[in-house]
Parts: sequence; structure tokens; C-alpha cells
Amino acid sequence: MHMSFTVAVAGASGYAGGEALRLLLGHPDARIGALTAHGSAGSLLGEHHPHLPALADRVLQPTTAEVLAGHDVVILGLPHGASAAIAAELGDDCLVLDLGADHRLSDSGAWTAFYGGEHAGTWPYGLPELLHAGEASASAQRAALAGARRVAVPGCNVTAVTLGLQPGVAAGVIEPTDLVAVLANGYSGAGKALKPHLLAAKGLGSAQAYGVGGTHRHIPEIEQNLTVAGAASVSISFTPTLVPMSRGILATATARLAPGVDVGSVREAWETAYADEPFVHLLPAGAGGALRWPTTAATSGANTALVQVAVDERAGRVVTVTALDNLVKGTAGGALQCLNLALGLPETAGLTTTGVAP
Ligand SMILES: NC(=O)C1=CN([C@@H]2O[C@H](COP(=O)(O)OP(=O)(O)OC[C@H]3O[C@@H](n4cnc5c(N)ncnc54)[C@H](OP(=O)(O)O)[C@@H]3O)[C@@H](O)[C@H]2O)C=CC1
Ligand SMILES: CC(=O)N[C@@H](CCC(=O)OP(=O)(O)O)C(=O)O
Repeated sequence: MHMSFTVAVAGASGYAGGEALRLLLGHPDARIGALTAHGSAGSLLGEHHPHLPALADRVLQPTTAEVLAGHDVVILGLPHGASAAIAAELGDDCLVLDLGADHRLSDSGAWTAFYGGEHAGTWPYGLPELLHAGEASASAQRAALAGARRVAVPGCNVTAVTLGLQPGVAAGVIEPTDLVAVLANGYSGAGKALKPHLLAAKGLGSAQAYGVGGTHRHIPEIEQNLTVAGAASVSISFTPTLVPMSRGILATATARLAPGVDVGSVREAWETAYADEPFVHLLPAGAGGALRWPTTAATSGANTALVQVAVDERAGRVVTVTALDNLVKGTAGGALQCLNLALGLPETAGLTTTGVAP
């Protein structure tokens, strides 16, 4: 039996809020209520998201607890640091999904080191596919999300790197203290207001690394996830690269093969982890055993994460490549999955693995 729910979206003028609305318009049970913004309050949603004509005439309201209250679900697509105060004013009768970082980390020292200021607290973490130590496939995280009233939705880079590496960590076939991840990132990941590090690439004829040298805010979140997956200690060198595409993340993450591991057993860990996942797909080997590799284009607009794994025997490293759409599986689609789990709806409601191509 399906129940309908009312949902308010804060930060509706932004990329993440807009993507949440695009997906909610296709959710069979969602009734879209208040839409809010900050400086753009008073303007029409159609000015910000002309691809959502069904909501074009909606007026954006200011982002206050009064406006957001009274809905079954509130989605917060706000800059980090802005969610905590609003969420604290919303009652427990309402499901709140925070697309930002405020409630993701359990270590307040890591929060202060990477974000600065007071840590707001920790909410159930919104990656249903997160493996817990000893699990061959994910169920504990789904159990943590079932019936939750607060969900901290992961960062998009974190989702890609975690999905790529966690099967090897959980199965003990890779060394979690020797991880390297280099990502190609579409520019929508930075939000609609271009950040200074993007300005040089604005012409889109260029690619450039950012957040280099252990400074990116997603590092402690990746460490946290891989610890949940069973690593006693995690060390990862993480470098994102802005590339000329509007959406998508291609994360190449490599790890030293654990001592004594039979190369033939590596693929099995990834196959087992994702065999029953509706949205995370390990690409099969093609004819003659040649592997097919993920592309961001194949995930565009879909809630899909595509994963592939290989062993580089010369280097003694396992190489994983994960592709996803930063705005869908990396944000709003992942949030809808959690919303479904929290409300007891089918996990896949309103979500698709069907992408847009070319
Ligand atoms: N873009 C992505 O791929 C991903 C984004 N996220 C997270 O989602 C959140 C939103 O990101 P994104 O949509 O990209 O950002 P955008 O810059 O595109 O949108 C930000 C939204 O927040 C509003 N806003 C800005 N400042 C404030 C404030 N002080 N108080 C309340 N509202 C404010 C803006 O309103 P106005 O238009 O009026 O200024 C706008 O609606 C962030 O926390 C981000 O880290 C997470 C994963 C991936
Ligand atoms: C291209 C680009 O800049 N992408 C962003 C990803 C945004 C994201 O996931 O942000 P939160 O963790 O704040 O939610 C980045 O790498 O910082």
C-alpha cells in the first residue's frame, strides 16, 4: 500500500534542490509543498529551473522553519553550515534529509578541522549500500535508515569513492592504509555560484585539480565510511579534478593488494557486494574476458553507479573505476532512496536506472 507524503524543498533555486524537485515530480507518492531560497526568495522557480515547467509558477519563499514546518518531509539543499539551525527548529514528526555536510561526520574533531566551527551532531548516514564490517552485502545501513527521522545524505565524491573501494575493504583483499583516488568532476558539483577555483576553467576548455594535498572536505567522510566497512585504519590520497562536463563523476581509486590475496578472488568481493543492489552495478566482463569500463554518460540523469574492478599485477594494486551522476546518485537520487527507506516505501520508488544519452 502506498501512502502519499508532502515534501518541502529548501534551497530549491540551487542545483541539488532543483534535482530533488525533478525526481520528486516523478515520485508516485510525493506532493510538493513549500519551496524556499535565500537571496532569490520572492522569485519564481521557473527563473532558476526552466527544465521544470510543472513548477515554473511557484514563488520561492524565505528559508525559515515556519515555512518548512507542517510537511511530512523536508529536504535541505543548503550550503554547509546553514542546515543545522533550521533542522533544530523542525519537529521529530517530520523526516529531514540534509543534502549538505552538517550532520555526516561522527568525529567532531574532523568536522572542526575540515569545515571549522561547531559540529552540529551526527545523523543516520544516507548511503543504503554502505557495507558494515563483516557484511558481504549491505543490510545494516538500510536497517539504520528504516524509520529514520533525520538523514545525512553523503557527499557526491564520497559516494563514488566509497562504492568503488568498500567491497575490497570489507572482504580484506586490499590495504586500506594505501589508497589513492583521482576523480574527474563535472562543474555542477560546485553549485550554481561558481567558486574561485572554477573561474579559470569557466571557459570549459580546460581541466584542473582542486582540493589537492589532503585538504578536500570529503576526506574524513571517506575515512569514516571505510572504517564502518571494516578498516582498522584508513589512509587515502584524494584528488578531484574539474573537467568540462556539466554532470558526472568518474572516480578512479586504487589500493595495494593485501598480502597473500589470490588475484582470482578479488572480483568475487565486488560481485558479492553488488549482486542484489538496484542502483550499483558491477559491469560485467565482455567477450573474451575484456572488461567494460564505466562512463559518466551512461549514468546521466539516472540513479545508477557503475563500478568496475581490475588487478594491476605489475603494480600490485587493485584498480576500481566508479561513474555516477553527482546530482542523482551523488545527491538527490540517493536522498530519495533514503526517503523511501525512512518512510517504508519501496526503495526504488520514483528512481530509475534509465539514463539520458547521448
Ligand atoms: N551540487 C552537487 O553535486 C552536490 C551538492 N551537495 C550539497 O547540497 C547543498 C546545495 O548545493 P548546490 O545545490 O550545489 O548549491 P547551489 O549554490 O546551487 O544552491 C544553494 C541553495 O542554497 C540557498 N542558500 C544560499 N545561501 C543560503 C543561506 N545562507 N541560507 C539558506 N539558503 C541559502 C541558495 O538560495 P539562493 O538562490 O536564494 O541564493 C540555493 O537555493 C550543499 O550543501 C552541497 O554541498 C551534495 C552533493 C553534491
Ligand atoms: C566540482 C566540485 O567542486 N564539487 C564539489 C562536490 C560537492 C559536494 O559533494 O559537496 P558537499 O560535501 O559539500 O555536499 C567538491 O568537490 O567540493
